[in-house]
Amino acid sequence: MVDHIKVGVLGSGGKVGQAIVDAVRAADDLEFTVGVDRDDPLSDFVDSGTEVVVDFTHPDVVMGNLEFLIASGIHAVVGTTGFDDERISALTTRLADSPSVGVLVAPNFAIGAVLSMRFAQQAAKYFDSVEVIELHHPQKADAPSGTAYRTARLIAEARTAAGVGPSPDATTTELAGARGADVDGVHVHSVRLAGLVAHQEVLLGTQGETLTIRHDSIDRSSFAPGVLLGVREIGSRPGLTVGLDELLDL
Ligand SMILES: NC(=O)C1=CN([C@@H]2O[C@H](COP(=O)(O)OP(=O)(O)OC[C@H]3O[C@@H](n4cnc5c(N)ncnc54)[C@H](OP(=O)(O)O)[C@@H]3O)[C@@H](O)[C@H]2O)C=CC1
Ligand SMILES: O=C(O)C1=N[C@H](C(=O)O)C[C@H](O)C1
Repeated sequence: MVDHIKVGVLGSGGKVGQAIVDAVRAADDLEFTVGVDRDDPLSDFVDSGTEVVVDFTHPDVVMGNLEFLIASGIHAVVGTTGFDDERISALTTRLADSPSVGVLVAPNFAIGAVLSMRFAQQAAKYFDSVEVIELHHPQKADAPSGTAYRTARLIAEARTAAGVGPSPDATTTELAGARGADVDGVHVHSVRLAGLVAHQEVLLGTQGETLTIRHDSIDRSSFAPGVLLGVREIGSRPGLTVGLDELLDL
């Protein structure tokens, strides 16, 4: 008999949380235990014997959630954004005290988004200019998106490693915000538009040519296969894993 992994969802009533609950319920090898939202106690996960919790909540609460889960010996697969260097470092330190627990943090669980980040990283050193445009639904809490933030950092790292200088830009006067946010020297522009889900373009340009790497999540079910892969893997990956690419054969 196959042992089902017992899976709970934090933020189960949210836009992505609902899609993840549906996906867990539909998977033959997983058992959905409990959904926890803002007013529910985190102890529901302990009481239900949950082994892995998927978190799609809010950047303001995710670190507190993780503290509870790690202290309770529950693995976590985290889609919630807001993981800067400080948070990654704090999480690494915290997990050192609970060596049997695994946490996966990924800014984007859609396979196309993961590939587009990798392609942008590969292309970055061959072009004079690169900018990132992310486009999302207007309910999104954070800007820039976690995906755009990581994409820009990967691009910046690749260009630095290759000895490529900053993108040329002769702008001397500008309205505040007109050139977007500066993430390690890469300009990132955030669009919020009714009707959108989650989209990103990396624009690269050099002499006589441009390359656009675009990804579109047109439905939140796009995040489910990556999340379920994380759920199946995280029990055998103690410590912190950052990025779904770590679990893929890219
Ligand atoms: N990594 C990835 O692939 C993806 C990441 N995301 C990220 O996931 C996060 C959630 O996105 P989305 O689903 O669109 O957002 P929603 O606002 O639709 O959902 C968040 C849910 O979390 C709930 N919540 C808020 N605070 C708590 C808390 N303290 N405890 C438990 N539940 C809480 C909210 O409740 P209430 O409504 O009452 O506030 C809501 O139901 C964002 O950070 C987003 O950027 C999104 C898509 C893909
Ligand atoms: O809030 C969203 O919707 C999304 N958030 C993640 C991000 O900030 O990158 C992933 C995806 O873009 C959808």
